[in-house]
Amino acid sequence: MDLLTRRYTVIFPFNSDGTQVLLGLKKRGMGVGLWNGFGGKPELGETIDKCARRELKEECGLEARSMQHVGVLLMKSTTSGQVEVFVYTAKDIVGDVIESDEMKPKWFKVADLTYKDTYKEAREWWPTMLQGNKFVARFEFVDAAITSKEIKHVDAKQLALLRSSAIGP
Ligand SMILES: CNc1ncnc2c1ncn2[C@@H]1O[C@H](COP(=O)(O)OP(=O)(O)OP(=O)(O)O)[C@@H](O)[C@H]1O
Repeated sequence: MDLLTRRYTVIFPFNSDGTQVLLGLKKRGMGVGLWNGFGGKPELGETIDKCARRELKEECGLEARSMQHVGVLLMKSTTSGQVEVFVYTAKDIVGDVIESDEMKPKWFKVADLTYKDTYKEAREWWPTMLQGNKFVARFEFVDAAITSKEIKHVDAKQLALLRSSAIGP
């Protein structure tokens, strides 16, 4: 990662039997009008794990009793530069779902996801995540078009290495 890479987290909560995923409709800023997991930028000195937990609570009211780091997205775009997104899932959650200033949450059946009104690349990597695989995905964009993509399955150790390089102070 260089200084110009922007780092984000995104976390996807699931119901207890894993058949439904909670998505949020972004109400403002980046990705407005699109369904996505919950997340955002780490605060100064915050680990990405803590960021993922905090954003989940702030944006939809849920707390993750446990969560799994399942992937990393590496995006390069002619319009918005480089982005690195750490992807988490949470299958053991507590609390009541609430709407926040940023997100309008809604449960979706995993089997019925249409990818309508999601980020363009979501349909490329969400299936890998939804099948329970760990991955690193790279996308390149020229303007809004995907010009290159690669999705690699990785193991927990490889992800831990990527995560440890992003932990910061
Ligand atoms: C490019 N491909 C991507 N695919 C999937 N998710 C992506 C993403 N890039 C960023 N993310 C997510 O996008 C939101 C931006 O966060 P954003 O609202 O800017 O950050 P944060 O919540 O810190 O904002 P405030 O500064 O508090 O408004 C946040 O949901 C984060 O999870």
